[in-house]
Amino acid sequence: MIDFQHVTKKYTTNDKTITAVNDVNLVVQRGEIFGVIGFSGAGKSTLIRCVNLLERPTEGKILVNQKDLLTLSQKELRDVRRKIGMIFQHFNLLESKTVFHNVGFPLSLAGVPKQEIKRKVESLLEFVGLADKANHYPEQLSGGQKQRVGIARALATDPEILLCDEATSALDPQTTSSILDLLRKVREEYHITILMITHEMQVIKEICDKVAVMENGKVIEEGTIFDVFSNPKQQTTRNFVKTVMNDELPASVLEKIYHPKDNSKVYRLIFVEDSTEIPLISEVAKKFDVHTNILFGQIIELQHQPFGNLIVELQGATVEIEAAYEYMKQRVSIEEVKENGY
Ligand SMILES: Nc1ncnc2c1ncn2[C@@H]1O[C@H](COP(=O)(O)OP(=O)(O)OP(=O)(O)O)[C@@H](O)[C@H]1O
Repeated sequence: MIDFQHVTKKYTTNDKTITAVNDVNLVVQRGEIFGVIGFSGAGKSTLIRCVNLLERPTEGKILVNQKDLLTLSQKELRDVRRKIGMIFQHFNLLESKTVFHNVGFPLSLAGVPKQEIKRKVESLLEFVGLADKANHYPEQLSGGQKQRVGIARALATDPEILLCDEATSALDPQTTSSILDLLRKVREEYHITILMITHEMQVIKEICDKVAVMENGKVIEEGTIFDVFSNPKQQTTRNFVKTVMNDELPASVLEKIYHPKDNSKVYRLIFVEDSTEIPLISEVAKKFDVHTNILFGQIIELQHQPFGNLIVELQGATVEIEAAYEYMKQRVSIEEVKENGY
């Protein structure tokens, strides 16, 4: 649906050249919610703005529905752009126009008849839950309501792609959640492909199917949410994952690891998908002559699949601990926790 091929974007100002996006290759499939995360300055905004050619890549290609945007005529580009909606961090509403006219604006520009605009705007306002606010002005709305207007406006031209540029960054967590629910509904009911950029891993975790992590203009890691969260490879990715999954061990647990009892070992068990349903610890306690002591654990849900880890202390004779370890290794990912807690 969206295919970035070796996309590079450089800016030159005062004889200095900045490479904002550096040789990015990404494929966003039809119907996906794809997130791009990175710190400020990583190049996310530049990348997303390339999709509707608000920025023209310096090198590389962007294909939308197999069409190479850089080779299109003005008219063809206008047609493609009509199929790409966009929402923004600061909503970008017209303050002097009512909610109704903000949503209808792209349709008026396209010369759509008034009756048709009325029908369409009313149904979109119904969809985003603002049917009673049609005659309000943006200044009379909360941030979340303004973003709902932004979403309704973006949907007015029946886009196939929705670009979200930090769409929830100005909102509190609860409002963010309700906007993400709405975006999920947009995908389900309108079958729209969503590409979003954000610096919040919580947003990625809640809504995306896939994520790409950007740093210094490059994509340093990408994959499904499950793969990236359960096995982040780059330090920056690990830092982002930590913001939603705190895997640092509490001091009381570290104390046990620093000062282990005789005949005891501490293990980290990583549960993924179906393995979370295995009653592993009670099985181990029954099958082997060991005492099991759960020191720490957390399980979260990623894309409707449980994922978590458990820090367990096994006490007993070395031979029993080793046998229990081998048994667990067949069923979950397991590693001994060393003195530094990792
Ligand atoms: N129009 C421009 N002219 C010159 N440099 C630019 C321009 N737009 C962006 N840059 C530079 O390109 C780099 C990437 O910026 P970009 O806004 O794409 O990053 P970002 O990840 O979206 O960050 P933020 O979340 O802060 O917007 C930065 O160093 C920025 O200063």
